[in-house]
Amino acid sequence: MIWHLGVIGGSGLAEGLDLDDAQEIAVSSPFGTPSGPVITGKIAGKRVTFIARHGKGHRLTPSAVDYRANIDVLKRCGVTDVLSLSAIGSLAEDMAPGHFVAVDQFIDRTQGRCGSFFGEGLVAHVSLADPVCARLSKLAADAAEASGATVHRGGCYIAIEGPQFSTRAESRLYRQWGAQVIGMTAMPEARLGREAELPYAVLGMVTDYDCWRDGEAVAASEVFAVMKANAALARETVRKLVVSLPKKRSASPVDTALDGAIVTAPGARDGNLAAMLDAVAGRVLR
Ligand SMILES: CSC[C@H]1O[C@H](OP(=O)(O)O)[C@H](O)[C@@H]1O
Ligand SMILES: Nc1ncnc2[nH]cnc12
Repeated sequence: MIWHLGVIGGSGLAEGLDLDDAQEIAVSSPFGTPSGPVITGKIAGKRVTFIARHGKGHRLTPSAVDYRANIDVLKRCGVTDVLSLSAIGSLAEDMAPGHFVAVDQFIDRTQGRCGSFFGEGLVAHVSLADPVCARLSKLAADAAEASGATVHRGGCYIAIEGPQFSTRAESRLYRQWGAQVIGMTAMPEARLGREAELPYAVLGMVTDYDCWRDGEAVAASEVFAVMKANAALARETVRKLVVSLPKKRSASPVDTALDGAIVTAPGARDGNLAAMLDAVAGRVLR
């Protein structure tokens, strides 16, 4: 198998990546409408496909993003791995604004989002014990470092529903829970990536200290200002990451995440849902 990196660009990264032969492609999903145009192109001859998470001009709130449609269209495009670039708040003194964090764990406090491709008539339970692909995360961290970023390897990300930022009491509680960074989007994206058998990693860019420090409070304008200052570094990181990929992609354990995960007996399966899952779960449903 060869590498085909999917990149989901978050706040401040809606403009996309520097791709050779970039073109917009029409891909639709039975799960809904992706956030915006799907742009595919190449870096150093290797295919990369990009979606802006909040759409062109940042139209979508974190709650309104159709995470299933985004992951499903990336899968349909033949993406093999997904890197999320996200703005994050820091809940840890040493993770300062401007730093990058290669996230490795999540606490999910989102509410009411569609967190699974599966459902009534086709039930699946995948493992999320290690929700991030260690290989992709390391490659991304190495590339960020090589681009000049200060990188923290590992960090627990708490996903909140938003769109409001947290209260001070919440921010302090999340620190007690062991969360080190905070955002509004990596869940259910990470869950869905796993169900779609796509190794997933989050490279978070710290934009603020949230509001746990005395007297400080985050503002959206601050997040965008830091992201604007870091956008070139993020693009260079993706370029270096893709350049560093070996020609051939060896197997990842996530490639077979659905093995043994579907528990609904063949005779009890919902045919319509099975048809919608042709890209996500076709490997095991065919
Ligand atoms: C614009 S401030 C809050 C916003 O920024 C982050 O977005 P993303 O993860 O897509 O970079 C955060 O999760 C919120 O959605
Ligand atoms: N403090 C914060 N809380 C939630 N999402 C964020 N994205 C960037 N900073 C954030």
